[in-house]
Amino acid sequence: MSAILETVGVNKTFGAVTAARDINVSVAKHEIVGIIGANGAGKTTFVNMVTGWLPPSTGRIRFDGRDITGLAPRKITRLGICRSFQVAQVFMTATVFDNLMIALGIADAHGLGVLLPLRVRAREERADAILRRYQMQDYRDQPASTLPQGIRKLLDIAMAMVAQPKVLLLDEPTSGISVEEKFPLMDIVMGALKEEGVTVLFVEHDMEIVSRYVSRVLAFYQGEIICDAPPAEALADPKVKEFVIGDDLHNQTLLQAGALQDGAQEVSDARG
Ligand SMILES: Nc1ncnc2c1ncn2[C@@H]1O[C@H](COP(=O)(O)OP(=O)(O)OP(=O)(O)O)[C@@H](O)[C@H]1O
Repeated sequence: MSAILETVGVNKTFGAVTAARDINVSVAKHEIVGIIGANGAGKTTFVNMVTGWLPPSTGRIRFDGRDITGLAPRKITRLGICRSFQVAQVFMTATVFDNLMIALGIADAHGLGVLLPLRVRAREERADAILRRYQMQDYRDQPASTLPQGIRKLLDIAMAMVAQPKVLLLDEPTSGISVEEKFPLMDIVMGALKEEGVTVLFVEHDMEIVSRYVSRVLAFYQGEIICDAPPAEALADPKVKEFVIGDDLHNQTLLQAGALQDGAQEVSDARG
């Protein structure tokens, strides 16, 4: 499979701090990649560099056959890399439907994807189709401020997808979501993203989510990638156990109970 996103020898320093050290990653189209690491490991720096929020100190970043190193975030978004943040970036007083209409209007104005020739009626139809794909029809006319946290996240991700990006970066899609909500939410998100055929990279601290939904794990520690492997392998890696999973008591308990290896093994088996 051809690479859609590639980083070559990427480094980032902030004064004496090295936040990214020799990052070499090649992501194929349609991969679902989990980015893990303890606090301060360099995950956000990596995401910021790929999305143009931070220029690398050295190294190159390529997207879809083009060098995007140092391009402005807006330019990178227009080329087809979108991102969604840990805290949902929605218009709180607007309804779910109107939030989508605003996002579609912005995408139209910027000439993103195939949306340019669409007029309002067509835009409304598209907004309703998005509501169905992300299973938010019941919330259509509700202001975003009144939504359950999980639905607000769904809306945020759906809005990021309006521009029909080729690559989507998500920052902890399940943070702030209850244990009961997290799997149903991720089933909807991942089902919809798979239908859209987008390549996904997401930062995640919850190893149950990682083991269930990703095809590949990038584990960061002190600015370096210490493991790049399928989830079953990555979550069993001694360095990952020591420097990533060992950092989180909840994950450690799951690991000891065998839940992570089992979950990761199931994912790995299912993917052959
Ligand atoms: N703008 C900045 N100025 C100075 N140091 C920074 C800056 N941004 C990040 N760092 C440092 O770079 C290192 C990596 O930080 P980064 O935010 O990428 O980690 P992270 O893995 O995303 O952590 P978290 O899970 O807490 O968000 C840390 O030591 C951090 O303090």
